[in-house]
Amino acid sequence: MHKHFGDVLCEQVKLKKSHAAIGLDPNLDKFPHFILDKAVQAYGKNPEGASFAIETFNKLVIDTIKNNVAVIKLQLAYYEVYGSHGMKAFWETVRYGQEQGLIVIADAKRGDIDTTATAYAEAFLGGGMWNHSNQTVADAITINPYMGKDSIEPFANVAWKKGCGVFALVKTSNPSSIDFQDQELECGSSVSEKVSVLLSEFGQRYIGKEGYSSIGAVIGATYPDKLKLFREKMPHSFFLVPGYGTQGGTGDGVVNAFNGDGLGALISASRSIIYSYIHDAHTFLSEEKMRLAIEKSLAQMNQDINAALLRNNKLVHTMNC
Ligand SMILES: O=C(O)c1cc(=O)[nH]c(=O)n1[C@@H]1O[C@H](COP(=O)(O)O)[C@@H](O)[C@H]1O
Repeated sequence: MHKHFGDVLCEQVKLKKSHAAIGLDPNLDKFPHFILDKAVQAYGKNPEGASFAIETFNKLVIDTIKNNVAVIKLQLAYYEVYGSHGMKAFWETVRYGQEQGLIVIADAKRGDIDTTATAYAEAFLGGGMWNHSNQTVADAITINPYMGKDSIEPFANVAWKKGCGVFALVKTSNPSSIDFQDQELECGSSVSEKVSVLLSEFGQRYIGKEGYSSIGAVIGATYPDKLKLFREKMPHSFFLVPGYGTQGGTGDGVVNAFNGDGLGALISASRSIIYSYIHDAHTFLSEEKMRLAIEKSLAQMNQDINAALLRNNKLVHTMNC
């Protein structure tokens, strides 16, 4: 049977009792020395060494978090910076994450039109025409919809065919998102509201049995009032909510991103989880200490979000804090 991204997401979130999406944004400057030393010894200080270090780091993080989270998000820039070696680490991480039962979002923020958009969608979700059917592809992609409807449709089509998802930027977490996204149009609504209406209408075609569309929206955790506004405007859209932790987002602040059913939002954090060991002197950090720090910060994040949902009568009934 054709899998539906929104349904799979709901199922996995309930299973893992976690609304978190952990960002694997590998930055060698922050890696522990026990990983860097091994990489330099084996390959030298070059893109191949970087790729090895990233794969080793990511697999360790995945092994540490896999039982307590449903989703990981890989930001492409951190992999692309090491060229083909970086992309090897990217795809190896996607493969390993899925093998460990995780849903993988390729945070590519792609945006283009027509056949070019289709090619981008195929690159991350489809595998292209001449690829093997067992080629690794991501489960979802982030896109930039600000080129209009024809920049969304090709991604939606490929995603739908493959049972994958799309998260389109609506109101981003960064301070400068006010510059364009909050601008008021003549009709009285903001640019981002206009985008949300388009996405919402578009997403109607792809709603699953849990009531969520495979076309979701990115709304930053740093704007709790906007989360409330867009939740009302987009009841069937799953939100990807980045900006929790390092950027200032909190459990109480993201409650508005959820529907009354206690679902509908994935709260995303990268640095505050995967580099949570940095408070310790990480030069002498052991693998065990690294795992413990990551485990603890994820447990705190899950607890913070679930407790906030419970206070607001929005905790999915199958979940306990
Ligand atoms: O699409 C995203 O994931 C995204 C959208 C947005 O509005 N803000 C935002 O920070 N992100 C991404 O979310 C992650 C945030 O990382 P931390 O601030 O370390 O949790 C990075 O990968 C960003 O590229």
